[in-house]
Parts: sequence; structure tokens; C-alpha cells
Amino acid sequence: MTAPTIHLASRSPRRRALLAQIGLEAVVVPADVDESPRAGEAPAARVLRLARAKARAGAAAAPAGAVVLGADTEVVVDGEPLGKPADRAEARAMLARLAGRWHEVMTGVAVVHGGGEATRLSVTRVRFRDLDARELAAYAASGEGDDKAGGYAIQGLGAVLVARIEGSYSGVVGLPLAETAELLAAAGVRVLGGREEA
Ligand SMILES: Cc1cn([C@H]2C[C@H](O)[C@@H](COP(=O)(O)OP(=O)(O)OP(=O)(O)O)O2)c(=O)[nH]c1=O
Repeated sequence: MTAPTIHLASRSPRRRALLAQIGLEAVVVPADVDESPRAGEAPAARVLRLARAKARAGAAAAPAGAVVLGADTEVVVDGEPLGKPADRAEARAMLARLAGRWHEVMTGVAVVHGGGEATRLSVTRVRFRDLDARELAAYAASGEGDDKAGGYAIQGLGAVLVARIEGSYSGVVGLPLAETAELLAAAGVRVLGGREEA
């Protein structure tokens, strides 16, 4: 029997590229979920809930027996999720808030497979270097952070903002690959050591 195909419940080209990096080709399935925040919900609970919701929505659109992956990423500072900037002015304000200090990037990952589901949370600490007004304006104006949580992309020009990182680089980009590999292995898809029948 053939191994299950991975279905990725995400529009993010980054997540697809991260799966390709570890040799997994994914079929993208639509997963339109309501991402509006819930009052009093902690950021970690929120990214896990949204990852699960995306994977479940993806599973509803995928063939029976598919292994479906969903993820959600948030940048959190002082316990507050920043979300994606609405415009360049907000992007600049987010970067100014992150400059010269540590923040957390939380990514929830969920795998739905054959009626079962499992989730993992990745929390990575990131420290930005000090940034002057000219640098803040220039990075925001680059547009790179427009569709990214926290208004930056560590995998792009945003790398020059980052002085230190403690945790999962791939988690910051949107899909923590160590945790993802463990979830997929539990669903019968082994990144190392070949695929086995689920
Ligand atoms: C902090 C950071 C975030 N990001 C991205 C990862 C996510 O794609 C995005 C956070 O938004 P998400 O809502 O997690 O994902 P998405 O809207 O891009 O895709 P989908 O909901 O369809 O799965 O920010 C980077 O690419 N680099 C970074 O350094």
C-alpha cells in the first residue's frame, strides 16, 4: 500500500517550502477558519486552537485517510499577541516595540489523521538588536513583513534585525520541523527512516 499523502491546510508558501526542505511534498487544501481572537485566551492556547481548526477544516476537504497538517504562528511581547500589521505604519510600530529586546514566537502545529488528532507547541525566544528610526522605516517600507506575524520575516531581510534566537528557527518561519516530524511519525509518515503504513 502507498504511504498517505500529506495535505497542508495552509496558504502560507513558507510552510510548503519548509516541508519541501525535509523532502515532503504537500497537497495544499483550503482551510478558511475564523482567526478572530477570543477574549481572555492565552496566546499559546490560541495558536494551538487555530492550528487544530485549520487541520480539521483541511481534513474536511481532503480525501478520507489523509494526513492533514495545520499551523498558526504568533509573535508575543509582554504576553500580548501582535498579529499581522494592518498597514506599514502599524508594521513600523510593531518593529519599534520589538527593537532591543526579547519576544516570543509561538507556533502551534496540528496533525489530523484517520479520526485522530495531535498538536505540538513551539515557543522560540527572539531578540532584536537596537534599531534606529531610519532602519525601522526602511524595513517597514520593504513590505516584507506585511503578511507576517509581528511584521517581520527572519528568513528574509528581517534576518538583520535578529541578534539572538533561542529555540526553533523553522518555528519562527511558521512550521517547527522537529515537532512536525514527530507528529507526522505518529501518523505513519517518517521523515527519517522512510515512510511506513499508517
Ligand atoms: C515571525 C515570522 C512570521 N512569519 C509568518 C509565518 C506565517 O505564515 C505568518 C503568520 O500567519 P499565520 O496565520 O500563522 O499563517 P498564514 O496566514 O501565513 O497562513 P495560513 O493561515 O493559511 O496557514 O507569519 C514568517 O514567515 N517569518 C517570521 O519571521
